Amino acid sequence: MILSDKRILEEIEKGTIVISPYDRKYLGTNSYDVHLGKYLATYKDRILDARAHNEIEHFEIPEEGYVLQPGTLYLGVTLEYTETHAHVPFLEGKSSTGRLGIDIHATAGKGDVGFCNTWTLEISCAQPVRVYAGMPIGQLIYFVVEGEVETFYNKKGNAKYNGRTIKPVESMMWKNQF
Ligand SMILES: Nc1ccn([C@H]2C[C@H](O)[C@@H](COP(=O)(O)OP(=O)(O)OP(=O)(O)O)O2)c(=O)n1
Repeated sequence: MILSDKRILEEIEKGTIVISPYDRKYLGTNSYDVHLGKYLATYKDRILDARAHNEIEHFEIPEEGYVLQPGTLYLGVTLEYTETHAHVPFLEGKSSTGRLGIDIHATAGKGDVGFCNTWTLEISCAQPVRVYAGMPIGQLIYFVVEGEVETFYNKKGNAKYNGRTIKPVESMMWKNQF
């Protein structure tokens, strides 16, 4: 089950869903629109190593926008800091971003109950496209979770992406030690 606009509002009032900054006008029928934060990042090395800590370089999107190029993975970040304490949040693209050939996540759209942070976006594009800080980039939808949660993401000792970051965060796969 996906939360409706009214249920999302109730959860916001209860504090079980936090979206900051929040504006009522971005609440859709059953989703909330999130926006592109001003920082992007790319990996320093062209060849990534799934066992290594691959470092990234951050840069700011200038006022006139930034042209994304196909063949490069960009890490972006939502402007919105979110907390979801009782539901499973999912990050989805928007039809309008999809129609520009922009993907905002590479395979990972699901969040965890207890996730408290901005969302890192794994951005790629089909053809060169200029993007702007603050543009609508995706939407959050909220699923009801069945059963009790034993370990909330923000209480998990080894959660990799919890915290409060205003810049995109690189892959922490290296912490899996496989
Ligand atoms: N595009 C995405 C998808 C998810 N997340 C956040 C919300 C999730 O609650 C958190 C962890 O996502 P996963 O469980 O998919 O990631 P891992 O399994 O790699 O990390 P962990 O071991 O910390 O669970 O990252 C994000 O910022 N950007």
